[in-house]
Amino acid sequence: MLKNDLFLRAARGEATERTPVWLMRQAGRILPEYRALRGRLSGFKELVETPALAAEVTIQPIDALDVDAAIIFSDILVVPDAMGLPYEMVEARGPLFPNVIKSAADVEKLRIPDPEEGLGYVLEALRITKKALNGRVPLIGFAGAPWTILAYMVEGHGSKTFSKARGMLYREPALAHQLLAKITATTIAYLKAQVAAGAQVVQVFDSWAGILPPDHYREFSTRYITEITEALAPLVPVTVFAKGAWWAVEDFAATSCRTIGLDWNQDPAQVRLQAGNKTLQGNLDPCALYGTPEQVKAATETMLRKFAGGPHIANLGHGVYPDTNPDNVRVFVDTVKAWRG
Ligand SMILES: Cc1c2[nH]c(c1CCC(=O)O)Cc1[nH]c(c(CCC(=O)O)c1C)Cc1[nH]c(c(CCC(=O)O)c1C)Cc1[nH]c(c(C)c1CCC(=O)O)C2
Repeated sequence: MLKNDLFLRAARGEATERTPVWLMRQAGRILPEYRALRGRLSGFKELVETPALAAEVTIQPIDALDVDAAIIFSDILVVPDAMGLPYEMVEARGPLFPNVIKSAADVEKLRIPDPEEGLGYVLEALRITKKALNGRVPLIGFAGAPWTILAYMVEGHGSKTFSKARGMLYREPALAHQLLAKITATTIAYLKAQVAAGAQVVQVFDSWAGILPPDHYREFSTRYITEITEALAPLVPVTVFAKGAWWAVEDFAATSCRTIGLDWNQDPAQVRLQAGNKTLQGNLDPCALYGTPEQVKAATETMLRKFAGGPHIANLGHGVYPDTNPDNVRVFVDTVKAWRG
């Protein structure tokens, strides 16, 4: 039994007494208790791959920020790792893949792992977290969208342009589809296993959606996200967050996803008109949290007003930036909680 099920009800499209609130990347470097724990370990991967520690870090923002949902502490890059393409997390630089996908033979070699074997550590972290939460708030599972995962597997690291990955879509579309199909199959099995392990909502992150032209996006991303939502929607509400893909809202509205995430470039009122009865999530600019507490409160209220007229889950328009003052995050959370729109 959940003591606070506001987020889950909003994610199902049901009416709630107030707007629920959580933040993408709430479990992480904004919290001193995260940095303290992280500092004692060999690296990011040790934290991700040690279920008891991942569970501890998942619960930190519930205690520190009093948000209405927990998101399991992990990374989208555990999926390529389990498929046979390991990543490293380089301090202050970000992810790096020592090997990348270049050819049909490389795609051929990738596994579609049994989630309990290849990703058992995430599932165990979910089970521990679920138990430790003891019904305080719902638990969110997640995965990257196949396009964003392909982008890292082909590029090998973060990039402004992801030109190798985007180049593949033009040069070798059939190979890209083979890779996307394998990632999709892995992701569906993985998300289903997350639900079996305790995830009550799942979110698909398409962080690099906005760098594709809309036609390519439909061909190489929406298609696979739709497969994932069709497979998961009978089990739990599904949220799709495709950063920068303002032109994809109507396509997502036609899928069985329940919630559409907005980045800060999108206009909630306009998305409301395009999104039918979907729940909307977002979309305060993460930089709004650099203001004074009064400015944070005003910006949050302005944002809340724009989402009037349908179910809303308050969040930022992308992950919280690591140098954000947690006190301002509290102002954001408390402002949402006090709001009666
Ligand atoms: C693109 C992407 C990644 N990972 C993720 C995405 C999609 C969301 C988005 O667009 O931000 C998803 C993610 N990564 C992490 C979470 C944890 C749960 C939460 O949201 O609180 C989630 C949901 C932890 C993390 N993932 C990472 C950290 C920081 C590393 C550290 O603590 O050492 C954390 C807390 C590392 C990471 N992981 C990734 C990058 C590019 C980086 C380096 C940049 C950075 O440092 O933020 C890949």
